[in-house]
Amino acid sequence: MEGQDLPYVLIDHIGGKHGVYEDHVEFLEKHFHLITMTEYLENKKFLSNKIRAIYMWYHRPVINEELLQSLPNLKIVASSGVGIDHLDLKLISSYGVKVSNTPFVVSTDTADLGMALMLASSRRLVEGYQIAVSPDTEYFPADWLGAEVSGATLGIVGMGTIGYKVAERAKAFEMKILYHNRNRRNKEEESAVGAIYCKKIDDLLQQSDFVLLSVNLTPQTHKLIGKRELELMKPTATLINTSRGLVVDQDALVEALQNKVIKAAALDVTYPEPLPRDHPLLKMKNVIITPHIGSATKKTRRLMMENMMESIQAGLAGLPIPNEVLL
Ligand SMILES: O=CC(=O)O
Repeated sequence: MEGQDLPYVLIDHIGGKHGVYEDHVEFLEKHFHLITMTEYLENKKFLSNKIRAIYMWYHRPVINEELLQSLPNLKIVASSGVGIDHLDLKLISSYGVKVSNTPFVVSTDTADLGMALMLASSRRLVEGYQIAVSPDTEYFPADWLGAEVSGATLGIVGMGTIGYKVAERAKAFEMKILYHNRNRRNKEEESAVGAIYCKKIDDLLQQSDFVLLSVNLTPQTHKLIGKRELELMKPTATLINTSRGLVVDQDALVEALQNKVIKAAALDVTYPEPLPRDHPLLKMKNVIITPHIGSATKKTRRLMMENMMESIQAGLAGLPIPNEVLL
């Protein structure tokens, strides 16, 4: 396709904190005429009829009614990652616009991170590192005993693609695996990883040494883990969250950690992100926090970009859209 015939695709911006990665731009520009939000706003009259797709990299640009109204030829919003809680699907589809995400390419890395958080928390890696690099060269290993992962019971809340990959990894650690999900997995899938279904989340919470959250954020999962659920957990248990901060009632979590209702937490997600610097979770030795890095590897981010490109191309050609998000 000639440069001027390439479809116009709106992005937020390139580079910096939340922009489209600079090293993805060359590839994208082979297929699309990229228009940044600033360019769009400066030349709205000319561009609004031309833009046919939005490439939404990590929730940007924000899509609201005003933007949708101003883009009469918009056909598709390709959103990066798996979560879609930042999108008003009803609103977007009321404009006849389709939506896609990239669920399958992020699952391996996110499952790996879940395991990393579980191991780091149980074996106190962050505290251990701080001791190892501190000026005090006297180690007292008896003060740094952790809890074993191998052989422990892992409760996975949300057995989608990510949850299942966590189970595959946990099987190699000889863990007992419980799971809770809206729909039960079939017998073959359960026995391949040795996972036991808990119809009631309470059963899983009561029995698990590690509870790992891998659910989408929806009205049903909003603050799914609150005071009551934390109180059901063992006092020796650890909560791991790789989904969305709002799946947990964070104030209740702080209280539970302070009062030793549960032992520890390992969180890749919080609300807000990042937390204010004086937030109590940042001061607790039994809490590990990472900056929402579930899918943050070079390869996966590249695959996400390629997925998004393919979805836009399919959407504009009127073909079935890979990873279309249906209402
Ligand atoms: O948070 C990351 C994702 O939704 O993939």
